Amino acid sequence: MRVAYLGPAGTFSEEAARAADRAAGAELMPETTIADAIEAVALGHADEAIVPIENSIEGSVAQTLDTLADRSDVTIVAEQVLPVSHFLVAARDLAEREIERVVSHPQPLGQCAHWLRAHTPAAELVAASSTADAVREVAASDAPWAAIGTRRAAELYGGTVLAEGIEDEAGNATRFVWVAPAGADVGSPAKTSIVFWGAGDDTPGWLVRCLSEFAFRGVNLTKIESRPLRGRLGHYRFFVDLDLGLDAPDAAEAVAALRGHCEGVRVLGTYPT
Ligand SMILES: O=C(O)C(=O)C[C@]1(C(=O)O)C=C[C@@H](O)C=C1
Repeated sequence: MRVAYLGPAGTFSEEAARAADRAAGAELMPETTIADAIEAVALGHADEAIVPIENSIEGSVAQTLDTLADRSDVTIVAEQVLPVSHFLVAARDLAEREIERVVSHPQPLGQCAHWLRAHTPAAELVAASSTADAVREVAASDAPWAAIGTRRAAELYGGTVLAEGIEDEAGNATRFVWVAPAGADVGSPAKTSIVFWGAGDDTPGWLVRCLSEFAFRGVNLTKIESRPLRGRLGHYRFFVDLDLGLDAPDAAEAVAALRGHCEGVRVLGTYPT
C-alpha cells in the first residue's frame, strides 16, 4: 500500500502513519500540502492518505475540511488520534530570548501561542508548509531562528532541541482521518461525517430545521463546524459528525431528509472509530 501524507519526513502526519497498523509495511509518500496528499489518492498515485482534521487546542484543520468538501472522488475510511507534544528546535544552542524568528505550520504556532508569548516574546512567527519543513529550514540556517516540530524531525535534519513539551495544554491531541478512493470498503461504520449547505440558509430557522432531522430520530451529533461557502460572503457550509454509521436506518433517513432542506449534502465518509 502507498500512503500519502503531509511531508517531508518527520511531520506529525508521518508519526501518525508510522503508529498505525493500517500502514504496516506501507510505502509512505511525502507530499507538500494536505490538499496534495488527498489529491494523490484521487489521482491514483497513492492508495490512501492520512491527514489531520482537528486538534484539541486549535480546532479544525481548515484545508482538510475544505479539500474533502470539494472532492467527491475520495472518502474518509478511518480515524486516528495522535497525542501531540511539541519541541522547539534550532540549528544550535540558543537562549530563548535571542530567538528572532519561530517557524512552523500554523497549527502548532497556535497550539503553542501562550508559551511563545512568554518565552520568545520578540520572535516573529512565520508559517511553514509543515513542522518538518520548518525544522529542516532552521537547522540549515545560521540565523537565530527556531522551529516547532517533532523530535524525529530534529534528529533527521540535525537540529538541536531547545525546549520540549511547549504545547499550551497537557492533553494536546490531533485527530487524523484516513482517506481512500470513493467507494472503498470500510467494514462496519460507527461514525459519519457530512457537509451541507444552502437553499434557504437566509430564512429564519433554516439551520434548526436541518439539525432537527437528526434530533427527531435520536441521532447524536458529535461535532458541528461552519466554514465559508467561499463564493458568497455571509453564507456557510456546515460540517457535522454523527456517531452512527450510515448503515443505521435512523442516520440514513436523517441524511435523506436533510437533502430536502439543502442545495447540497455530501457524505465525507462513514467509517469505524
Ligand atoms: O506539520 C505537521 O507536522 C503536520 O503533520 C500537520 C499538523 C496539523 O496540521 O495539525 C498535524 C498535527 C499537529 O496538530 C500539528 C501539525
